[in-house]
Amino acid sequence: MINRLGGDGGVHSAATAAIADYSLGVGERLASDLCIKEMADSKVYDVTPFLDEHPGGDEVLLAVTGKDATNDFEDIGHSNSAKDMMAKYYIGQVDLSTVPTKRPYIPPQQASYNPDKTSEFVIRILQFLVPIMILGLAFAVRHFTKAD
Ligand code: HEM
Repeated sequence: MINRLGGDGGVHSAATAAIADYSLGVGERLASDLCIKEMADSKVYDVTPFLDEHPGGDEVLLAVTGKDATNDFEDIGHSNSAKDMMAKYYIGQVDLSTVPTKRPYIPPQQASYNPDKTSEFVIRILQFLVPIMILGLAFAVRHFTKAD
């Protein structure tokens, strides 16, 4: 049965609810109601009855449940007969208004560059001086505690 958004009937509204859920990225919780959506043309396919028959196995289909599988499908180079078969599992379209828009890329915050090298210089001096001071202290202790 084909259910399109804007159609009528109870089945339509049930399918629409499921589609809306998938588009919000919570498809995983509806494991028994598998759908593949193609964002390019916003089509949703319920491949539940096709899982056992799929020549590529059920795992690949399960891996893209509730996600945009357009690229995965195209990457395989499915034959025209495979593309014709899809019509059998077409159940509707994605309500694009429910799909979250892509978030703008915000580069990670980097520590600001500090042109003041003073603290770095002090650390280097200390790294050099502290061992010498310890050595000197050891010699001093040895010198003053030496039995005559
Ligand atoms: C309703 C959707 C789909 C239908 C009707 C379908 C149908 C088919 C058919 C008929 C084949 C046999 C080869 C051919 O004729 O091209 C096939 C193979 C395959 N399909 Fe799908 N497929 C669907 C979705 C997907 C998706 C979404 C993926 C990946 C995530 C996928 C991955 C594969 C793989 C890996 C093979 C095996 C290719 C090989 O062994 O060369 N299929 N599919």
